[in-house]
Parts: sequence; C-alpha cells; structure tokens
Amino acid sequence: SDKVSAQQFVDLQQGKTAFAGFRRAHAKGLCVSGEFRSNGNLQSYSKASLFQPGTTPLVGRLSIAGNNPAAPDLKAPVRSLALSFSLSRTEQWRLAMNTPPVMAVADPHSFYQQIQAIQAGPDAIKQFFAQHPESSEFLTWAGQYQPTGSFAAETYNSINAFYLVNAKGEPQAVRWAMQPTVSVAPGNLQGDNALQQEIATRIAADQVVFDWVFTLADATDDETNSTKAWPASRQQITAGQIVLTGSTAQLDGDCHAINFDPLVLPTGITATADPILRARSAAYAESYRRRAKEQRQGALQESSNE
Ligand code: HEM
Repeated sequence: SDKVSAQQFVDLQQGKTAFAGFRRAHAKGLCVSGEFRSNGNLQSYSKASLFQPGTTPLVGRLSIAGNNPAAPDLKAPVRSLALSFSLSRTEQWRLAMNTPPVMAVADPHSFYQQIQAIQAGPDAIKQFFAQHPESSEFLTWAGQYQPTGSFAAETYNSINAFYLVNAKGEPQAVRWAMQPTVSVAPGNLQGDNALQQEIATRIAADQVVFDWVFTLADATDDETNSTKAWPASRQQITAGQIVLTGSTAQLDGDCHAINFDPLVLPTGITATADPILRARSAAYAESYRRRAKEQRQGALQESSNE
C-alpha cells in the first residue's frame, strides 16, 4: 500500500532521537501576537466574520523548518508563519504557511519519500527530483530564492488551496500569501538565533506588517494540486493587513500549546480535496500528542534550551 500513517510521518520527521516536548517539524520558533485589520474586500466571497471591516486579534508563531529546537536560524531552507484567530467562542481559524509558493510533490506518499531522500543525502534527493517531474516549479523557486535578513521581509504562502464560501453558499477556490511591507537585506546577521533576535528587536521598536493577499482560481485551475502555481494573471484581492505587535520566546508564549492544524476552519472557509491537507492535519495532531504528553511529564523543565 502507498498509504503513509501520521505515526510514520512523525517518526520520520522527528529523526532518531526526538527533542522531547518540541514540535517534530518547525521545532524552532517564537511566539508573536497582534491583529488582522480587515478592509472588507472579501466580504462578498466569504461569510467568515474576520473578513468584515474591523480587527481580529491573533496569536502566531514564526519558525524555521526542521526538527531541532536549537538549530541555527540562517541554515534553514524554509521559514514559516503560523496564525490562530478566535472568531467567536466556537470558531477558530488556524493557518500554517511557508516561504515556497508550491510543494515539490502533490501527494503524501511522495512527500514521505522526499523526506526520506533528504535524510539520505544529496545523491538521493537528486535522484528523487529526477523521478518527480512535478517538482519543477518548486525547484525553479528554490533556485532563485534569496533568504532575506528578517522574518519580517519574507512572503509566507498557504501553498494548499481552500474555498471561500459566501452567504449564498457559493465557493471560490483561493490561495493566499502574507506579503511583506519591508525589504531587509541579509546584511551581517550572525549567530544561531540571528533571525529570532532580529525580529524581537524589530517588533519591540515598531509593528511588523504584512498584506494578506488572496489569489482567486478560475475554472481551469486545479485546486487539489499544490505543485502548480496558478497563472499570474488571476485576480488578486488584498483582504487587509496582518500586524504583529508583540513577541515572546516560544516556551513563555501562547503559541507553543497551539496545534496549527490547517483544517481548523471557521464558517466561510472550507478545505479542498488536496490530499496533502488531510495528511498535514493527521501528522500535526500526532506531533502535538507526543509533545504535549512529554511536556506534561516534565521534559521541557529538564531540557529547556530557551
Ligand atoms: C504532508 C505534508 C506535511 C506534513 C506531514 C507536515 C508535518 C508537520 C508536522 C508534524 C508539524 C509539527 C506540528 C506540531 O507539533 O504542532 C508541522 C509544522 C508546520 N508545518 Fe507542516 N507538514 C506538511 C506540509 C506543510 C505545508 C504544505 C506547509 C505550508 C503551507 C507546512 C507548514 C508548517 C508550519 C508553518 C508548521 C509550524 C506550525 C507552528 O508554528 O506550530 N507544512 N508540519
């Protein structure tokens, strides 16, 4: 069978010796807080209350990919932003976004094999990509991507598509990106915690702002295949701005206890049939179960590296 379980995913991602109490992927990060300022432009597309004009508070997390909570910031190939909104007492929206605009592969089993190849080394990953022509857009992105000097200057992509659903029940397939409003050259950042220190200093001095830009699919686009970008000519709508006003070490902040499961969705947003979304949801839950249990057993008090 080519089915991969959440347990197999997390076993692979955590590596031989798990870092007890920490996320099995994107283990190193910090908590941020702030709000979404909606301009109302998406109201006719989604009945989610946060798209009405006004503000919704958020808890977020900036992170780097990888299983090591003490990894050097500047060596990570992927940077990430996760957000959680409480829309009402019964509704939350959790989002986890990465710097690449597309995935290299479209299904969970291939992604599992991609991680195996990465762990096996340069020859294996080269061979993997040669056998997966669908990875061409990802490789083009990776070939030209220039890491910036700040978490504030990156673009964070939904990668997977979702549907906005309006009051009439009409769905519109979308992807979105958090687009930076500053550019920061790599400069002379130094040290294992360079990005964490930079963003904490930046947020303490002034708010950090991203434009939340949605791209609308048309009927010819495939919303279930996360390896293919949609044409640049597709309509884009800016829904408002994500404004970050506070940051905290992850073990001291509200974000550590959150599972940023991309299938926790409010009224007005629904999931596409992209198989990656289901795999993500199951794997995040398995990672969360492991780290929450370890934390309850005291792992973080003994081995905290913050
Ligand atoms: C099948 C594909 C994927 C698998 C199996 C997977 C697995 C995981 C796991 C196990 C975690 C740790 C969860 C936790 O303990 O809270 C995680 C975190 C994360 N993943 Fe994925 N992932 C996948 C695809 C993606 C994609 C496509 C994106 C970007 C759109 C993404 C973005 C993130 C982010 C941002 C985090 C950190 C969230 C946080 O700050 O808590 N992942 N992933």
